[in-house]
Amino acid sequence: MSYKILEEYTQEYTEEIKDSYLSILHSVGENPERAGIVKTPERAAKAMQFLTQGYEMNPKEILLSAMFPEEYDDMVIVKDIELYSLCEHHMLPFFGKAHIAYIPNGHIVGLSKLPRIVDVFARRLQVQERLTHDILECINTTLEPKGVAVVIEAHHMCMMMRGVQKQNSATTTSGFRGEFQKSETRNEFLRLIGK
Ligand SMILES: Nc1nc2c(ncn2[C@@H]2O[C@H](COP(=O)(O)OP(=O)(O)OP(=O)(O)O)[C@@H](O)[C@H]2O)c(=O)[nH]1
Ligand SMILES: [Zn+2]
Repeated sequence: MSYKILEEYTQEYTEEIKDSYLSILHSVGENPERAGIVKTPERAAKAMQFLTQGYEMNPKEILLSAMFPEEYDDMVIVKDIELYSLCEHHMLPFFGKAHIAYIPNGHIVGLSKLPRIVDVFARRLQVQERLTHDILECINTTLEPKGVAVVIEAHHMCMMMRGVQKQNSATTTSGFRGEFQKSETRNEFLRLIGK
């Protein structure tokens, strides 16, 4: 299946990324021949392929693979979906939770597919704002629900480990389409996710 978690790595990419990490090890003053890190360029190359596997995946296909006709037309919420992504500015992690809601319009979607598409978009170089809209638009244009809402709360390592070095700040982004543009519906969603 196109959305299977990456278990096999492309030899060509592994070799290419490995060479780049070898060069980074040299540049930071490490000895790449040292026993402890002799395999590090290869490990890091595989880790980087894992963390960016979203480029190879088709999120619309994932949703389309499990859409079922159903008359339920109240709110469906999947909250507290953990996510790990890489900021496109520093290639350092940002991590947190996504909360997704939609109001079906003749079709429901397999619940697991929502966290799956979060992972597809998170496993690319991202900014939190675009990640939020990517998820929102994917659901809106594929499922064509009566409404969709996405809230992401995240911590950015580039603001913690370096730069401004703030340990307790969190960033919240949100997007609302359709029925969620009405304050009553939006407030019900925010109340149900505990905001
Ligand atoms: N809007 C947005 N900004 C982000 C995100 N992730 C990281 N950034 C910011 O991207 C900005 C890049 O700013 P620059 O001034 O070019 O980079 P920098 O000199 O490393 O900035 P500092 O982090 O302030 O040291 C920083 O302000 C980061 O905090 C994100 O998801 N969304
Ligand atoms: Zn950053």
